[in-house]
Amino acid sequence: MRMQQVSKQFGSKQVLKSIDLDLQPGHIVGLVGENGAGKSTLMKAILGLLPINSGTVTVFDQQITLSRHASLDRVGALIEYPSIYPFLSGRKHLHLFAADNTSQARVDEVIAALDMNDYIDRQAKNYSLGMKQKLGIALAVLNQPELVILDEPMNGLDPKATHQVRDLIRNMSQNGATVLISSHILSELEKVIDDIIILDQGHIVRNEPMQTLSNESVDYLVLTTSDDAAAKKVLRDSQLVQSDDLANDPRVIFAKTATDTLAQAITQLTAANIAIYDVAHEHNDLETTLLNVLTADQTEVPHA
Ligand SMILES: Nc1ncnc2c1ncn2[C@@H]1O[C@H](COP(=O)(O)OP(=O)(O)OP(=O)(O)O)[C@@H](O)[C@H]1O
Repeated sequence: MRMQQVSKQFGSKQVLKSIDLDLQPGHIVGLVGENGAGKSTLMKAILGLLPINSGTVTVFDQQITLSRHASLDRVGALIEYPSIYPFLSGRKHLHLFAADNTSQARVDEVIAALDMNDYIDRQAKNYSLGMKQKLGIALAVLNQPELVILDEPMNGLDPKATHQVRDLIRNMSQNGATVLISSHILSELEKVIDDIIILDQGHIVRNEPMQTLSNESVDYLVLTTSDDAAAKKVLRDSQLVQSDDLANDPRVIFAKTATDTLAQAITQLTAANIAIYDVAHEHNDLETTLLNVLTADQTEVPHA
């Protein structure tokens, strides 16, 4: 999938601004950004579900327009809420959406993968939010698409279902599918994605391997001592640690800037007759790292 210089405006509001994007085949790519950043709009643009103002979207070497989208046969998607026929069972939905070459075994496999056997023959109008969501995901992956686009697939799912969806996504990717997935549940997203795209104010501000962003997270050491106030003073005076770290947290906490930071801190504290009862390692989660990226972007010179 390739987007070139894609812009989208709703009235006077510019939602996507000259977006260039290539998805690497077989990769699981996370799309994140604040509410209203344009994630759903970007996904809809890929699927030809809305007219774009300029630029091109190409899926499997075919340009997508509102009227020309044959290559979307190779794409599976769940955008916003799944469309459900209330009086049909989940199984009927799957049969209705199954492509000619999708076997009964594949239908059963998807039902089992998402643990839907208990209710798959009940009318969908009686499904809970999470059951409907799982049916929507099942429909998106049923025909083994080569590109899967999932907008907030973890919405309303319990931890077991979230785990099953993660496994399903990994499985699709291992079989060669490219997956684009948006989510606000960053702790879940980071467990499954290879690459991350951060959208802010209509621009892609990051598009990189997840590992690159993870490497930006800072490791912290948190000490429990016999006298935390005295420990803070010793560490501040030693200039071994940034005094900012110590000032901003009631605990004895500091960034691990070098492999021997901890050893030196222990030596200093021991020399000052302060006992160390515990050392804990903490690190910024994806949420904090993402907030830092967005804050940095929003305080820079405004984008054109
Ligand atoms: N059909 C529409 N008509 C007018 N404005 C729209 C339409 N669809 C989206 N927008 C606006 O475009 C912007 C981006 O919306 P979009 O749904 O793409 O954001 P999002 O990143 O998916 O947000 P969220 O995380 O809240 O789902 C918002 O300001 C929204 O109000």
